[in-house]
Amino acid sequence: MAAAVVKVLESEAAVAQKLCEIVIEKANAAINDRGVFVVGVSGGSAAKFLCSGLPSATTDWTKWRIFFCDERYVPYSDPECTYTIFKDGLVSKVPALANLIYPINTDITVEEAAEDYLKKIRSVLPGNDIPRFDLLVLGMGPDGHTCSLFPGHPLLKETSKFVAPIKDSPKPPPSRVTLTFPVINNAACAVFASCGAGKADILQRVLEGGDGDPLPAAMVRPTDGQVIWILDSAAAAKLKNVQKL
Ligand SMILES: O=C1O[C@H](COP(=O)(O)O)[C@@H](O)[C@H](O)[C@H]1O
Repeated sequence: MAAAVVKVLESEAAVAQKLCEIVIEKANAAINDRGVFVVGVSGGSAAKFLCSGLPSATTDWTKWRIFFCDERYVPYSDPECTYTIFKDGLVSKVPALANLIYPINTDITVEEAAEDYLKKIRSVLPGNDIPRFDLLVLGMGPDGHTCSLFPGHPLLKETSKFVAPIKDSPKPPPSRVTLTFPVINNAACAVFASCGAGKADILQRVLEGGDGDPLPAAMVRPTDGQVIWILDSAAAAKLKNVQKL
């Protein structure tokens, strides 16, 4: 397991640009190697960063397969729906992606939606093994959560479900669908983008440790892959020991 790579940049705009550069680099490498790029994307600031830079990128979009690392179980018309954020911010500008982005089904129960989502992932990554994404683009909340995996929640220990429902998310909306750690830690690469002074304390705990159980974002440690953190200087302000590139 490789140590996390931490990149610190001056501004949020620079973080967004670097994130998009890394995603395109990984995409084009995967397409060259295997003819397909399977990526998981997140909501919140990660969605904003990706939609700001990806539409103008040079890549073979027909080879992309886009899933959600987590999704809020809300109608597509709800502004909290991450799928709709990507539909408006990316797919509307890159029509080739229209059928290559995989939303959760909100016409069924959240439990059924999680099972159905694994089937969608299996349609692209077949077999019975743990699905291996080329890249997961992750965010971290100010409590240290990532995907819809929250501190102290039993889902942190989930090993049998690769995609799980959650109905008691401490951050609204309460019902969501999320990848679990077996899948997250089987990815070839996980990249976080975090900005702002509001994340500085929790980043220090995630990246430099502390007392108690590890926070969810600190549990992202792919067994055969890498973790990259892209931070702005405000978010990185309290890091003392981490080597910053
Ligand atoms: O609720 C969520 O929050 C996290 C973190 O969002 P951020 O805006 O603080 O970066 C996000 O990664 C996740 O996808 C989302 O459902």
